Amino acid sequence: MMGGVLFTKGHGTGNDFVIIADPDGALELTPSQVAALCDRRFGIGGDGVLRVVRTAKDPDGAAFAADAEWFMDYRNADGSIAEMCGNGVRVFTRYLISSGLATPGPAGLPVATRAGVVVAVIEGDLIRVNMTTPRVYAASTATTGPLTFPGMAVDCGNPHLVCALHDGVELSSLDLSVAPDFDTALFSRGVNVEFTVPAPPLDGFDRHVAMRVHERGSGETLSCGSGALAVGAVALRDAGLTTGKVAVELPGGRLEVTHDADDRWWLAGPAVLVANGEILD
Ligand SMILES: N[C@@H](CCC[C@H](N)C(=O)O)C(=O)O
Repeated sequence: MMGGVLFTKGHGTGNDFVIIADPDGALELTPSQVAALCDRRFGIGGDGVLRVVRTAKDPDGAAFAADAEWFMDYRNADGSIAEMCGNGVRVFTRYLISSGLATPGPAGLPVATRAGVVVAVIEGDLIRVNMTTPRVYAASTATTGPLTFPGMAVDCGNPHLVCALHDGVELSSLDLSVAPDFDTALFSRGVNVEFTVPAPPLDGFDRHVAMRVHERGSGETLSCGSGALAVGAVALRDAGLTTGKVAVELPGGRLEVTHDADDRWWLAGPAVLVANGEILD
């Protein structure tokens, strides 16, 4: 089926991906192939697949060909397509550079996604990405088990619902093995749901927040970059800050969200490649 195809495994704060280079867009990657690759017992295992394809060689990437050479074709673990993956962009960038497919320019490396072109800047172990602007646009709720939490809908290119826990409910007490219920009229394409609690003040940051996430198409993951961006946007908005820096603690590590004076939104965190291999069948 995919025998002979080479892959790389990588992660960003524990949000892990199977990376497949398909520079000329020759692979027909079906949802069931993606689900098989991401299966943690019968496959390689991952929260998603990053297909590395030239913008000009992919129907969804072609519109961005003038601004970026490479298109991140991101798929969730269940085979569904998503518009954006913040951790994925960093891992994708790390892969492009380490495989010699791209070299960042002085302003960074542009990467096309279904949500638009973002620019990644390499800073040693960290990669900082100038993301598309998050839009906080509606109040809603999420229900997990017996508990319902109010939240804010945030569009980061992909859909998010950021819910603050209340009444002393602890993050660790949530059962996110089951997808939270949400307003399917508001989120007709599904939603990634972030649950947050404040964390102790941290030097160098305007806000410090801990979160867990249930991702559309992948279930609970150790980290979600676009989710952290959504959480950062809500934290700054709730604090009445038009610029600022938010540290977001996730089960897989820390991500940093910055809204700068030039109205750019940055997501920064590690991106690690862990293995190369070959698919056998
Ligand atoms: N983990 C990602 C988000 C991946 C896509 C998401 N599950 C969706 O369907 O929108 C991230 O780091 O942003």
